[in-house]
Amino acid sequence: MKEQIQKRLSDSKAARWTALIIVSFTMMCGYFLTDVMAPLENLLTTKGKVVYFTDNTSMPADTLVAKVALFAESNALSSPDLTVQKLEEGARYQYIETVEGKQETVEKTISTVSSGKGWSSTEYGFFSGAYGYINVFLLMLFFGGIILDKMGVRFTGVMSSGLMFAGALIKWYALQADFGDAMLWGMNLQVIIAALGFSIFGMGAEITGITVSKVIVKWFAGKELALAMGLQVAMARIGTALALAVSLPVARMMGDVSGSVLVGAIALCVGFISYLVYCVMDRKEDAAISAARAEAGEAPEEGFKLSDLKLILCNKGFWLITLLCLMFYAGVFPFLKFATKLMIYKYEVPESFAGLIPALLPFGTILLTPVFGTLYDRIGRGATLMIIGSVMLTTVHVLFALPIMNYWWFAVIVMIVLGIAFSLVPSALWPSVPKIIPMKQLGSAYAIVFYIQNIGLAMVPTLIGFVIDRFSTQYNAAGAITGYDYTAPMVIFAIFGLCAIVIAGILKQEDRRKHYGLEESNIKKK
Ligand SMILES: NCCCC[C@H](NC(=O)[C@@H](N)CCCCN)C(=O)O
Repeated sequence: MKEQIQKRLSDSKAARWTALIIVSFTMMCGYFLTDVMAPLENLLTTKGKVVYFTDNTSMPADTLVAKVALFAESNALSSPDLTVQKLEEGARYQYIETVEGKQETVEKTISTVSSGKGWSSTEYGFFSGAYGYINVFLLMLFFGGIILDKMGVRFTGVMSSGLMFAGALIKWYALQADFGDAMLWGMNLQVIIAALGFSIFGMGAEITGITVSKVIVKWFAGKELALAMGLQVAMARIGTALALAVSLPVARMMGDVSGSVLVGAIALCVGFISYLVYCVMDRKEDAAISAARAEAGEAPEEGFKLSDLKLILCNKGFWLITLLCLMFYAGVFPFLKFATKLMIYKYEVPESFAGLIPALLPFGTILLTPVFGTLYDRIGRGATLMIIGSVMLTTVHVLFALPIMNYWWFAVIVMIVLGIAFSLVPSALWPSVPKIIPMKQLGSAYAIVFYIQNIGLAMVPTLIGFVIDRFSTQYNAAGAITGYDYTAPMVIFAIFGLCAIVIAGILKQEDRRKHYGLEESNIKKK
């Protein structure tokens, strides 16, 4: 009987993996909403309606109307079926297109029509960066870490997953409402309100992120820690991959970009409920821990003190991991926000398929992150894995920057390499933090890492959106946009990769001097 009381729930394999799946599901819903707008960049930055044809090409409705009118005029057409200006599913249109220097009459059938929002690239960049604004400028992520260490994973997780849901609803409201030409701070009011919702969501998502990390360490320390973290990240990537793959079809089906956000908000509601289920398990685990401690005559674990922050902040290894995280992630997540449009304009992929190529990145990591996590658990070499991943990231961005090999298959190969890098670094980086920082300071430590990382997640999309508007957008004589040259933004991403290589190298040296154990395996032999 005594033994039964002492047994922690986490000692049961089934219980700890169940806990992992539940909290990872909540996080996965958060990742879905985070990236749900990325494939919609082209739609968001087009004014008025956009028509999608059955051959998977698309065009702003105004352009189509003008082309069809010109065609009808020059051919004196009277067939109503081909000239009537009705933009709806099944309608057929004819117009003249120049193909390889020759003028050809094309006939197209509309499959769906969606509303563009007419945002500029700067507005889109501002909105995408909003994920990190409250975290960074109001220091909420920093306070979130302290709340986590003081109040525990149940209170913090319920609060943060509730915030994700609330933020998603605000974002959805902003996107489906019509604000006319109302402006605020030089930007469309819709952009500002959607960004506010995304900021509140981002605060919730990041605090949920550190909470889930602490939950995993609580249940898996000394066991399959890196594998568990890898699986959590893999499930999160399913959220990202789904967002990239289904967001545009959903927006097309529902006729507006807000449709995809609504789907994300519903998922988050389910994620919130699933975290409540985890809370029941967590309560039992805590009861078992307290009973075991009381029985062993141990005093309850000392709570987190503010002075503990000093210990974290004075640790050089901790800072190296944090800076590596900043640089590496600045080269990946913000890149994903612009990757779909890069595929359309640099690699000439039809818009309907363009989101699928960046979606390969998270899909690849779903399998690879747990594989590399297991590798780290068993053979170690964490710092080396981080160096290799950073080198791959840099190479990929250099290849995207160069004006060569503008073929879709090349983009696919490069994206797969990025997927490997994006599995290597996270599967080694996150399980390395508990090797440097003790458990009771872990919430705050993860919060600081996330905080610094969020500076990149907030500022880099804003910077890239500005750079695209300023240096990459190409116009014709009439001032209409004709294309984009992605060299400048991709060079910026490559610089982040270069910084990551240098920092990972220094971290490996520091590990050798301080014996953090980054190159050692995680599983303790009994
Ligand atoms: N145990 C920690 C896992 C962190 C996974 C990591 N997530 C983040 O870094 C988040 N702070 C940012 C997520 C941004 C958008 N989805 C990851 O690799 O996803």
